[in-house]
Amino acid sequence: MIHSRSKIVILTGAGISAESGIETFRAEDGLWAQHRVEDVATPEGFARDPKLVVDFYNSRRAQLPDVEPNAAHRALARLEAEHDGEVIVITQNVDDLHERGGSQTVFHMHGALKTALCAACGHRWPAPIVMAPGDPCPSCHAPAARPDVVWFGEMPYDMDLLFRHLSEADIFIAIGTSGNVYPAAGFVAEARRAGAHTIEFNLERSSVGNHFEEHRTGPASRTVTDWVE
Ligand SMILES: CC(C)NC(=O)[C@H](Cc1c[nH]c2ccccc12)NC(=O)[C@H](CCCC/N=C(/NCCC(=O)O)S[C@H]1O[C@H](COP(=O)(O)OP(=O)(O)OC[C@H]2O[C@@H](n3cnc4c(N)ncnc43)[C@H](O)[C@@H]2O)[C@@H](O)[C@H]1O)NC(=O)OCc1ccccc1
Repeated sequence: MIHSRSKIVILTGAGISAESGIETFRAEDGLWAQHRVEDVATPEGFARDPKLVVDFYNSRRAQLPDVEPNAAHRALARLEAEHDGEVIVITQNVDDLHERGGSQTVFHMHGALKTALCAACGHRWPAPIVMAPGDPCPSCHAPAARPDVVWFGEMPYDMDLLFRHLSEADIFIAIGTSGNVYPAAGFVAEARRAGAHTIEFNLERSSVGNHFEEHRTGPASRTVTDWVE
């Protein structure tokens, strides 16, 4: 299936970071069990209570120094280093574990905790550990700092580029994602349309599991490492 110059496009979700100690969203004690999505991950929630939202992301950003990339992150970095063809990681995760695991080509389609975004001019800068609502933008000085994450109802980042990569994929794999959030959940169908071979890595079948030709069931740290070896 994998010939030396295959283009491999990889979509990851919260499940790839679970074994590093970062909660997933839909687990019993997951993030969405502790917080109402509407309150912390929508533009309306931010307008209603910016402090609640900024503190939600401050707490997740403060956790990053206490967690490490796991074997699945490192295996993807090895694949990118050793494979002759293109290896593209598209992540829904806002953590920095792919980069710390050694991956070079990573698209954060839902944003990143480590950067701040100016809602007025679009400027980005390294996020302070503790961001406060109304922090001034270092470029336009407007009091318009916000977390650099894509909230529900907002357009994910780099969509045109991502659809191009999907249309060129020879192999499409999804790791640790439940397939409930769009447009990411629709990527497997896009890749299949382009003729890619599709593999799902998860503890269980996702909501779009029937779109995948192959399933590798188990913890990503083992299944991804075995697949890359
Ligand atoms: C809930 C859902 C119904 N709603 C949506 O999808 C909405 C609306 C919508 C759009 N199109 C639709 C079509 C149909 C229905 C609804 C929609 N989508 C949007 O609003 C998106 C924006 C969505 C982004 C929201 N922001 C996030 N994150 C950033 C913030 C933050 O992080 O706080 S979403 C956030 O939740 C999602 C969580 O999902 P997962 O990562 O999969 O995590 P989950 O916990 O669910 O699952 C973990 C999985 O791992 C597995 N696992 C666990 N441990 C392991 C392990 N150890 N090993 C392996 N696997 C493991 C588990 O079994 C499980 O399967 C991720 O995307 C994550 O980024 N914007 C948009 O559509 O704009 C317009 C548009 C339209 C077309 C084209 C372009 C634009």
